[in-house]
Amino acid sequence: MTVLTGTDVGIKFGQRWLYRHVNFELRNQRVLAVIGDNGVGKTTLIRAILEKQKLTEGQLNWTNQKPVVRYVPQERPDAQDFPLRISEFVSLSFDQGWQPWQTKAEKAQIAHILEDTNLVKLANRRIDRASGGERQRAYLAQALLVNPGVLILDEATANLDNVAKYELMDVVRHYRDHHQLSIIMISHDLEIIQEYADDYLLLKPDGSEFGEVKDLDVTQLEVGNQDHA
Ligand SMILES: Nc1ncnc2c1ncn2[C@@H]1O[C@H](COP(=O)(O)OP(=O)(O)OP(=O)(O)O)[C@@H](O)[C@H]1O
Repeated sequence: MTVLTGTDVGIKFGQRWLYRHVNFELRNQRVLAVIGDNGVGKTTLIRAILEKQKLTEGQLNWTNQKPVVRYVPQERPDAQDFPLRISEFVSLSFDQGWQPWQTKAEKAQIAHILEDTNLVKLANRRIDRASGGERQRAYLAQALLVNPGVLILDEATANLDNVAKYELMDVVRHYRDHHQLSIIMISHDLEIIQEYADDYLLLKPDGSEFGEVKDLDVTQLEVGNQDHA
C-alpha cells in the first residue's frame, strides 16, 4: 500500500529550479532512501513533506489521513548540552499539557521504547555523557514514543562509527518490522542504503529516478563519496 505519493514535484528558489518532475511513492512499512548530490535538494523535499516548504508545482498526497510524522535529525557533536537523563529526554515527546507528571500508561510506553531502542541499561545516563550512537538512539526513541506512521531519518548515521550505525539501523528495521511504520531516510552512505532501504529516490537537477534499491546501479552514483562523517 502507498502511504505518500509525490507527483511531478517541482521547487524553485528565485529564478532557479532545484528540480522538476520528481515522482515517487512511500510504501507502507518500507524504507525509502532519498539520495543525490550535495545541494540537490534532499532536505528541501523533506521540509516540503513536513509542510515547512511550499511546492512550486506538483503534489504530495497522503493516501489516507495524514499520519503522525516524526523527524530524527543528524547527530551533531555540538548537540550535547542537555543536562537530562536519557529517559527524561525521551519522555519530552509527550505533550504533558497541564499535567506535569507521567501516567502509568506513559511510563509503560517509555519503558517499552527504551527496550526497543536498546537503551534500558542507559536510561539514567545523562544524554550529554552518552556516546554519539547512544544519543542518536535516544533521538530515535523520542521520535518513536508517539507511535508515528512515518519516520524521517536525516543523515542519522552520518557521524557514527560502523558499529553504531549498524546498531541504529538494526533497531530501526526491527521496529519497522513490528509496527505500521514507513521510513524516509536521507543518506549518502551506499552500504547503509543497500543494506536497509527498500526503495530509492534519486534527485537530480533535471528530474528524479525512483525504484527498488535492488535495481539501483550504484556504479553510476557518486553519493558514497560525499558522506559528512
Ligand atoms: N529557502 C531557501 N531559499 C533559497 N535557497 C534555498 C532555500 N532553502 C534551500 N535553498 C538552497 O537549495 C539547495 C538545496 O538545499 P538542500 O539543503 O535541500 O540540499 P541537500 O540535497 O539536502 O544538501 P546536502 O546533501 O548538502 O545536505 C541549496 O543550494 C540551498 O542553498
